[in-house]
Amino acid sequence: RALLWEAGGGGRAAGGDIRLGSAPRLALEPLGGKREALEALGGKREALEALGGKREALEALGGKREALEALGGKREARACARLRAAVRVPTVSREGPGAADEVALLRFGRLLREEFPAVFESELVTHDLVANFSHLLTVRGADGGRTPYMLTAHLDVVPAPDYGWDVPPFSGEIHQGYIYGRGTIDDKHSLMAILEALELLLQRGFVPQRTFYIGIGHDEEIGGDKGARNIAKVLESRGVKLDFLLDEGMVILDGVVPGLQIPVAVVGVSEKGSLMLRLRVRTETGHSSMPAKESCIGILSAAITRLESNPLPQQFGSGPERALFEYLSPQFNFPMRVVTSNLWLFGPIFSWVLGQKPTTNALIRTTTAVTEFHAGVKPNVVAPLAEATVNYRIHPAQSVSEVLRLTEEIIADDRVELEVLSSMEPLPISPFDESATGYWTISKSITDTFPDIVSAPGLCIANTDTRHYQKLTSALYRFTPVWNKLEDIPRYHGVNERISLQNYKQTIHFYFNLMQNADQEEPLIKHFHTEDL
Ligand SMILES: CCCCCCCC/C=C\CCCCCCCC(=O)NCC(=O)O
Ligand SMILES: [Zn+2]
Ligand SMILES: [Zn+2]
Repeated sequence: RALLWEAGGGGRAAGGDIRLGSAPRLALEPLGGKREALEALGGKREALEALGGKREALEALGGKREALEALGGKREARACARLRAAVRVPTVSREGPGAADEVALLRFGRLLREEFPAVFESELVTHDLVANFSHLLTVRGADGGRTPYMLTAHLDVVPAPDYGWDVPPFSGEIHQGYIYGRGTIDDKHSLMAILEALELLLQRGFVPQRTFYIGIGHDEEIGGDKGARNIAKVLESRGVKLDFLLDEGMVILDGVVPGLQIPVAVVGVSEKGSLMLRLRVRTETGHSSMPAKESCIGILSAAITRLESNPLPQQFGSGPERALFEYLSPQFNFPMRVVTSNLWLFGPIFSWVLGQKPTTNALIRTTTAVTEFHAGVKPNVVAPLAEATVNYRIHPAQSVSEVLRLTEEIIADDRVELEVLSSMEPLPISPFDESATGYWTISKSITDTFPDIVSAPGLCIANTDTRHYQKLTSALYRFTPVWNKLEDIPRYHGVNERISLQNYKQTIHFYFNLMQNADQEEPLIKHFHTEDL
């Protein structure tokens, strides 16, 4: 597996035969082009010209391992440099009209075209610019009779104030083996890794059997209404149906699930709904020397306190979280194994345990997050208006209308106006049974990349662009192979977002494996492993 990265590889044709070139040109191609090969060889043009093929070249370099390491280091460095360059373009999405940084979005599009020439110049690939800043790539497969699949990612990021970061958030600096910066785990890592994998495969002469699409949205962090929604419309207008779609979402969890002894890759087979609610209280304004008994600030604060101290009821067992724990049951330590294999009995106590930590609590109930509060105009003026935003993430067992009703009941104060800013029902559960080819293709690609972990279907607790693609397929999955320990979870939308160099390599390997596994008629058949290269 590591040799994929380190070797630069031998060419591999679609049929799977390894072609180690016997002519200088063929030796250069697997190394990613003449310039790269010459650089890696230390500029020894004559030496290279004198060599008749890869084997001789490697021998001349003093042994296979050293040669491979030298060449691999180069490729690795370039991929990391490309991710760092992507981070340095501040493609920040902000709420409100005209809030997109169009210069950054255009710059990012140029960066993609420059950094992935094999992708953008390939005869197999068609590039559509959608809604000015989003991208749809169609990679034409040799077998037009097979149902295509799709990989999606987004190029925008949430804002990142400098405060609290160890390095500036848009610097892409490497620090202690990690690339730091906004987007390194949400979601430029997956976008860039998908293109790295495709670039590598195309350089090796790979021709996919089935067509696949790569959709890159530019406004996922504010709902995807321009990017993903229009990418989906383009595909719908072309009559496309997908076998499955894979987007960002859940991740690898290491030490996050209490009692689970090995890391688990959770593939989101459903996604929570969302409700953004504006709470508003208006009161009479005036001189602060003669205040009324209650202020709009006090009234709204009391309402918020009631919401926070009355979490919505737990729903453990009525969503896909139950399947997750049943799948994982054999991997739990002794007491937890008994608990998770007898959820009919221990369900209530287990759900209480899950409810104690924010990460696991998010699995079992509709969560309530008060994210914004604005009030007041001047220290000596009674505030006329107080406003807050509450963001609910809705468990699949509940609906938007039920959450609204419960909110009104909990607040129980007519002076607090409620305005729905946006809402989305929870998404249906995608198939993960034995015949779910998409799910098993993803699962196999996880195992191929990470042999020592388990994968399991679960609930995606955040939202993704997948909602826009529902007309194209009912097999929507949410996963990127970011390795998270408990202390890493706050990095999402938080400070010091980062990915290790090793984990970024693995992310590329994952998509490299996936693009090949997706071609297998029977996804459980072993494909060409990267260590064979
Ligand atoms: C047994 C399983 C325990 C589950 C613990 C959940 C831990 C979740 C860890 C990471 C979640 C990462 C989410 C990344 C996707 C982010 C997508 C996003 O930001 N979308 C926008 C939005 O939701 O607002
Ligand atoms: Zn994201
Ligand atoms: Zn995000």
